[in-house]
Amino acid sequence: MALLRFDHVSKQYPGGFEALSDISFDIDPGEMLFVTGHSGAGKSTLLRLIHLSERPSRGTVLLEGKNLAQVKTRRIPFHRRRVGVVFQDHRLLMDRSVFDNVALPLIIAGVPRGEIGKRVRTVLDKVGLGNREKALPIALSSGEQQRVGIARAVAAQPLLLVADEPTGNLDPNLAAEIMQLFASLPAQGTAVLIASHDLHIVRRLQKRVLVLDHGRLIDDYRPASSP
Ligand SMILES: Nc1ncnc2c1ncn2[C@@H]1O[C@H](COP(=O)(O)OP(=O)(O)OP(=O)(O)O)[C@@H](O)[C@H]1O
Repeated sequence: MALLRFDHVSKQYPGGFEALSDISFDIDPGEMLFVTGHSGAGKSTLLRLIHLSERPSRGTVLLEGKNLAQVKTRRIPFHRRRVGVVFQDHRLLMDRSVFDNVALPLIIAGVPRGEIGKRVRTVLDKVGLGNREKALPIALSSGEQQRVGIARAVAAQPLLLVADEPTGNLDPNLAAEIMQLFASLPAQGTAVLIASHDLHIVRRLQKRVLVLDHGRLIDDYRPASSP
């Protein structure tokens, strides 16, 4: 069964503008892929329908066969244990330590206290910040802050991680490093969908690419080496 399915999904924003038109595709468990397209093509909108910041106007989005329309607004924090989100601007709490930033969603999600410390330290080690858990985000570089954002999303052990332009503010070397971090997640069972308009990065990773153009899915490209 597909992990995620878009079935003839359209999204109109208030005012009537159609940001996505009749989109259908599947994502397999543990798959890594990109969604690309010009500014305004609908990339962020597509991700918002997955992490439930927006709802479709027509069609259905299914996670493990279950229609996301059935997820009530008050259950969205629980949905985000299964679907993690990484934003370009990190959205870290600047007055809380690195440890607290990663731990907070786990506390909200009701993960037992005893497990939280272990999980936070494991993911911070994974993103190379095991020695910075007491630091405030302000003391970290932009790339390090982005890694905290990724650690925070990964700590909940999501089935799917969606990332919106996660390397947009980073220099090319750091961007490549962050992409390698994403590329390591499928081996641990997390599928990854990254919105990016940076074709250089997208091509280099040789993964499946969904191409949006004015809200339409115009290509679903799979390189020969991609699973
Ligand atoms: N809340 C909103 N209300 C009305 N229109 C919106 C809203 N959010 C996005 N749009 C419009 O929907 C279209 C798609 O926007 P979206 O942010 O999904 O594109 P994008 O491909 O992510 O663009 P970018 O690369 O510039 O971030 C745009 O024309 C945008 O102006």
